Amino acid sequence: MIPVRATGLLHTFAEAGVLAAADVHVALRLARLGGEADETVLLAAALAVRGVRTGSVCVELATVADTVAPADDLDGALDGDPADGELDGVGTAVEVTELPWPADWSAVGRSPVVAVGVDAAWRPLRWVDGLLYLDRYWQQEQLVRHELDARAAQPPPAVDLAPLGTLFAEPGSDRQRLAAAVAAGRWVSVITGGPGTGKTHTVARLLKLLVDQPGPPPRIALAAPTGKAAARLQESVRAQAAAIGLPVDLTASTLHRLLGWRPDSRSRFRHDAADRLPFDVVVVDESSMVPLTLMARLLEAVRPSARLVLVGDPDQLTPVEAGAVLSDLVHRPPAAVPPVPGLLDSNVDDLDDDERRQLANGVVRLRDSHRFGAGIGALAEAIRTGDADETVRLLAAGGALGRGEDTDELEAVVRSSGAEMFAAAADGDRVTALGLLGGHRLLCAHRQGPFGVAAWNEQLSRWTRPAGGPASGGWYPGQPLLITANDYDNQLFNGDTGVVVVGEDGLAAAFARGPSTEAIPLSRLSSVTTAHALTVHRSQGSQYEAVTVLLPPPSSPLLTRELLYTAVTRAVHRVRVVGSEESVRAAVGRQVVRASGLRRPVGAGPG
Ligand SMILES: Nc1ncnc2c1ncn2[C@@H]1O[C@H](COP(=O)(O)OP(=O)(O)OP(=O)(O)O)[C@@H](O)[C@H]1O
Repeated sequence: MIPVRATGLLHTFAEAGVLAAADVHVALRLARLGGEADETVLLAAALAVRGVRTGSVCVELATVADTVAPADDLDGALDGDPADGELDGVGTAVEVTELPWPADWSAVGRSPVVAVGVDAAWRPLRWVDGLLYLDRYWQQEQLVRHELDARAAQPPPAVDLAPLGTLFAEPGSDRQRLAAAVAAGRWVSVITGGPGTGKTHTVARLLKLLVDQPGPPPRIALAAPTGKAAARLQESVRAQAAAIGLPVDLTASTLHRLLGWRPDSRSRFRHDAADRLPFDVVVVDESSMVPLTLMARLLEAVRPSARLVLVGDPDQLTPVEAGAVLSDLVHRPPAAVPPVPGLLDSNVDDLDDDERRQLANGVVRLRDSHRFGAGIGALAEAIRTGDADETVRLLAAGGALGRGEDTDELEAVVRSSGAEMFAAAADGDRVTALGLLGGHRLLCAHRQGPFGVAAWNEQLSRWTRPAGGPASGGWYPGQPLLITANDYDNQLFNGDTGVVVVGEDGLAAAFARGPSTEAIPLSRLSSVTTAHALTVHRSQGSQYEAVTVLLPPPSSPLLTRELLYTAVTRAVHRVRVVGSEESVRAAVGRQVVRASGLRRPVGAGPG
């Protein structure tokens, strides 16, 4: 849909599918309010709006022509309103590089709607070092930068690291020990690593170290961006607690709940710079899912004298909202502040140059997976490092990995796990049925279309639905469920999964509640869908025994390295890719590009 009032460059770029209606509307409104009519400036403004819509906090005007792809729009739409047809508004007739891109953007620097450089007074847009921001995102990025730099400049917290030797005594724990030492010895630290590399193991021992220091025990907050991830963090920390003598009553909450969700605002919270969080240690898991706005709110709410430990895997898919802060923090230029003295003596001699630089910013990457087999670990590493040949070779080698273009194996797996699930659900055995949810999952890049979740959920339902059709209202025993919006009445959260079971009064939805289960009448659920298949975005933070990844054709812009990495690392024992070798190569070769100023030295000059 091309906005009616768009003319000139805006019209051309909207027609080509680069700009959506919303981008054009915001640019036109800014221009009207600021008295701007220059077409180049209008296009730049619309591209900045587009940037935010597709996950970037800013747009680099000099390179935008090479990095923009019309169908990028699909990415932002992944888990949005299902009414967003995936190809809505996307024209493909015109090659993006053939569009009339301005060769000279200097009009932007003279515009009354653009503040140029770091110190210029407020205007709706800001141009710094060639990056054009909507001012709100510039302010948030500056806040994150200032909060991080101010904390790095404070004298480090005093801590006795000696107990780390006992806490990390197992051979091969050197990096974990280093990560705990860095997190204990700095106000802000980042512990990264793929699934099963011991991030939670390290956090639990870090907490034990801090709890045992002289003085009153620290007040600890554990949080994650989603309810599901918070529940998993709490479960894993508690599972470790008894063995190392940590208090077993530690609870984890969502970041929104930690910060104090306010019904009157989506982006403001009860706790902020004026009313900081009352904690001495704040651990945030699955930080790769935290967008810039939420990270800014978190940093201003955490007391400067509290340790903030960000935990996550920066190689996973970036948040749907703007800003991939975890990945930016890992790639930030090293701080002038040296790492805490003595930390490098801890026998970690295999850090490469990049890792040593990152250490100066409090970043430690854990490498060895303690969870899944060597096959999946090697595959994840090949994808992460962009080695397409090795990825293809590993997928062809058999064993725990496989690739093919037919869906015969998928059908066999789904039919047999569906039968097991049906038997448990028909028996009203909630525990077994919920346990089986962790068995096999189909993961798709798209929501709609022939490679999308919607169509494949239908197909998998046909394979698993008991003969004779659905028992009642479309529901059937063993049907896996996904909650798609927070439901405070039922204490269910976006992303929670459950299963339809036979209950005392007919069919009900069973959900895990910590170690126990609860059955909720299906009529009480409003935002719920079938979950045989999930988008890879949705699967973040979950693990399954076996995963089938359905890849779209190589031309799909959703096919990225981050997508494939996230998908295969959801599996513990077995990964099967359904798709062509070309699709695998296209995915490994294409990285998500998210523009951000956090990866550069602080804005020194104007556009
Ligand atoms: N040094 C170690 N020695 C022995 N077992 C370990 C070690 N580190 C981790 N583990 C075990 O490996 C498993 C995975 O660890 P953990 O859950 O901490 O990983 P993670 O990185 O937090 O995973 P995820 O990203 O999936 O949350 C756990 O069972 C943990 O007890």
